[in-house]
Amino acid sequence: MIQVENLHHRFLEIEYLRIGEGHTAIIGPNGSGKTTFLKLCAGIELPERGTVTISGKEPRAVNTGWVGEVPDNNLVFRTVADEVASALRFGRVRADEIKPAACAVLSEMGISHLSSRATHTLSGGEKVLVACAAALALPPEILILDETDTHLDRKAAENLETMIQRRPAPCVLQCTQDMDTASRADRVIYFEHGHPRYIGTPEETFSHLYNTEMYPSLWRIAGCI
Ligand SMILES: Nc1ncnc2c1ncn2[C@@H]1O[C@H](COP(=O)(O)OP(=O)(O)OP(=O)(O)O)[C@@H](O)[C@H]1O
Repeated sequence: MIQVENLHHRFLEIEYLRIGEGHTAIIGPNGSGKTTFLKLCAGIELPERGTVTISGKEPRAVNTGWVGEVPDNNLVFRTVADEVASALRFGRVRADEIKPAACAVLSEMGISHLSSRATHTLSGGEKVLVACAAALALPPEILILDETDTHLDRKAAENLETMIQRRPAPCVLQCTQDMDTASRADRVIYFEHGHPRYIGTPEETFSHLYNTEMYPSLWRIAGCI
């Protein structure tokens, strides 16, 4: 469970916010504070005032899987196999268990064929999938995905969604500009001007956005049939 209290950071202001377990979609216009909020939950940035806790702990004390929105910034090692194996090594997994565990997570993400590739030769979407595999190598307490679906084709995006539905972490925060994806989350938080303006089930949150371009297109089509 994520709890935010009296938070101020740059232009983000959150008096109180509680996010339970499951899949939470974070939506909102450009510049509304979504990425800043995710970085505070990951401990990548620290609040100027107030607190963020995850299951009662500071974000930096939590095993977090982070996949940011710029594919090139997510990968640091030479090959795909190294990238995933390194995540396991940092987690102090036994040496003889690293290779099988890396193979298993690459297979689960449907990217075993990329294992020996140099990371700098991958496409943007492939980099995202490898970053997801590295983020999931050690089961995280919280998985944070910042507009990762932007770079994926439909099949890869579906693989990612299937992976999320398998509950890879107790808490998944996914910032997305795809409202149909958001409509399938357990809850949706709509950010506006640095505030979480609407929070609720997809039905609750999107009921406030019916007359906007944020309303899921599949729901609009279903409503016309
Ligand atoms: N390092 C920084 N220094 C100053 N302002 C920043 C910095 N990073 C972000 N901002 C500003 O903070 C605001 C929120 O940015 P943020 O990246 O959180 O928005 P966002 O909702 O994720 O936007 P987008 O959908 O465009 O990715 C924006 O106005 C942005 O310009």
